[in-house]
Amino acid sequence: MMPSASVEIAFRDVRVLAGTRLLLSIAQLQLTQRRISVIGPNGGGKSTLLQLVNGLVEPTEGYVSVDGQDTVDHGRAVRQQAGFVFSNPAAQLVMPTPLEDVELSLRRTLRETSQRRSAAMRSLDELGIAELAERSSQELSSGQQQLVALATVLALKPSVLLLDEPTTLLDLVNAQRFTQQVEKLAQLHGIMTITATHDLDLAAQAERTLLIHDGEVVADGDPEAVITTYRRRSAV
Ligand SMILES: Nc1ncnc2c1ncn2[C@@H]1O[C@H](COP(=O)(O)OP(=O)(O)OP(=O)(O)O)[C@@H](O)[C@H]1O
Repeated sequence: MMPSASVEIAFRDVRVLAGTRLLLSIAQLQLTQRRISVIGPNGGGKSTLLQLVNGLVEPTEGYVSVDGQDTVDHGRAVRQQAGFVFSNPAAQLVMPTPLEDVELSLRRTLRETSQRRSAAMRSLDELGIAELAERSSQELSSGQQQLVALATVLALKPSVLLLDEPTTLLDLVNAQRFTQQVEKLAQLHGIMTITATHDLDLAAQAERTLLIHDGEVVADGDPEAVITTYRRRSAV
């Protein structure tokens, strides 16, 4: 049986402003489905929504919580629970080798060097990239780098994975490989995934899809219906 995510993400009376400009407004939203996708035009607010969930962006007004923990008051705990993967893996990898990057991500949770090393190796191994552990990160392909970025996040055993256009820079084969790995491990460990994407085939695989336009959720529900709405609205 497929484990369901046991996390609840809640938005209440949320507004995000940059100066006087309203970037996102969500009065009420509860997310509990294991696999959620977020679609919509450029600049609509998808990244802002994802970043609110782990406190990378703080609401100007209102509250966002992960399992009842406010993302501002409990930022560190929330970030440990909700891991973030960006489009550009190079931005997420700062150490010379994959192994060191995963160890770095574990520095707060595992104090002992040997424990950190074996946990980091397990994480790389789970993604099928153990042989890359001591290679130069700079010399890896984008597809390999994105798997390493994923390993740094999964090593912390998150209950939520926020994926912000994670396959945009990858070719078809690497994009599929990445998506399959995410799905396999998310299912295995019961991790909720929230994926912002322009890839509507990928978005369609979710259980629930949100369409964000001009800072508002304009459609929410069954992926097929929401994608149809998006296509209609975007028709030129
Ligand atoms: N720190 C910031 N200060 C000011 N404006 C910002 C900031 N961050 C984002 N924005 C603006 O907020 C709006 C929403 O941006 P966001 O990146 O969330 O959209 P998006 O739907 O993810 O877009 P894309 O599909 O292009 O990635 C955009 O108009 C963007 O220019």
